[in-house]
Amino acid sequence: MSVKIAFEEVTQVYGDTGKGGGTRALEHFSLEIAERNFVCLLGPSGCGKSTVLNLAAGFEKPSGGSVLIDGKTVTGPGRDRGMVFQEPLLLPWRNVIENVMLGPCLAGWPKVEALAQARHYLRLTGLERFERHASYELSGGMRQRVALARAWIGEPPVLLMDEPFGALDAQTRLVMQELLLEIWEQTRTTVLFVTHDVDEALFLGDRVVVMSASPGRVLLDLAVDLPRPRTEEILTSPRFADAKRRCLRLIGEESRRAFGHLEGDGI
Ligand SMILES: Nc1ncnc2c1ncn2[C@@H]1O[C@H](COP(=O)(O)OP(=O)(O)OP(=O)(O)O)[C@@H](O)[C@H]1O
Repeated sequence: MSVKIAFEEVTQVYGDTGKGGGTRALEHFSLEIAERNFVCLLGPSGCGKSTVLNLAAGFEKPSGGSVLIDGKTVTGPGRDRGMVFQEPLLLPWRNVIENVMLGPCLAGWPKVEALAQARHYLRLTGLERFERHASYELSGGMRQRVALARAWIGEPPVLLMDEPFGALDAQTRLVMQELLLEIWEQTRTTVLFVTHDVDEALFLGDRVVVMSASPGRVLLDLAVDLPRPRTEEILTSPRFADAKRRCLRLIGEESRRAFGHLEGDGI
């Protein structure tokens, strides 16, 4: 399978870089993601997970190294990459279907086509009965389902997800994970998914990549050897427990290292 997203020796430094200053968010960060793969990114807080996504989205340019999509350097945002954030960021003055149709309408799609495609994704996300509802009439999980439909409507070959279920309660979260996998099985979009939650990463991913404490680089790249379609029972399987233990141990060590580093700095 061809490489869809590649990070080659990426360094990202924020702030005043003179005299070695600034914040080194990423250093020697290298990662290749094959087309149609679902890769989850885990790591201690502040290790640079969102920075990785922002670079792939083209919101930022790397200080060093390269970020490539289909072998071409990313120079800015593009319709080939959809993004889902922790907050659904819906426009409150537009109803559900108008929010989902926003991208296609801005891109000049014929209205009938945009409407048909929006209805298709509202059906897949179980929101067909709510298309005329205002966003304040929806629960957090429903709002995030609208955000998923909005990201998917243009059928971008790459989906970048930054803790999209982080604000949801555990039960809603599991339902959303199952829904995401169900749609992904049909679309086979290449997904890069950031999360703090090891269970979530292992439940969703073909691979789980664990990052080091800041400056972030790849510490572990684990192929998730669990059958698909994934069901709730997988969460209690011995293979799942083994992989979870490995990831947790590494993240724990890195988090303690990051904390020790801060203490050393007198913080
Ligand atoms: N625009 C920015 N300007 C300055 N510093 C930044 C900027 N964006 C990120 N950083 C810094 O870069 C480092 C990595 O941040 P990033 O948000 O990518 O980490 P993260 O792993 O996503 O964090 P968390 O898990 O807590 O959301 C942090 O030290 C952060 O303060």
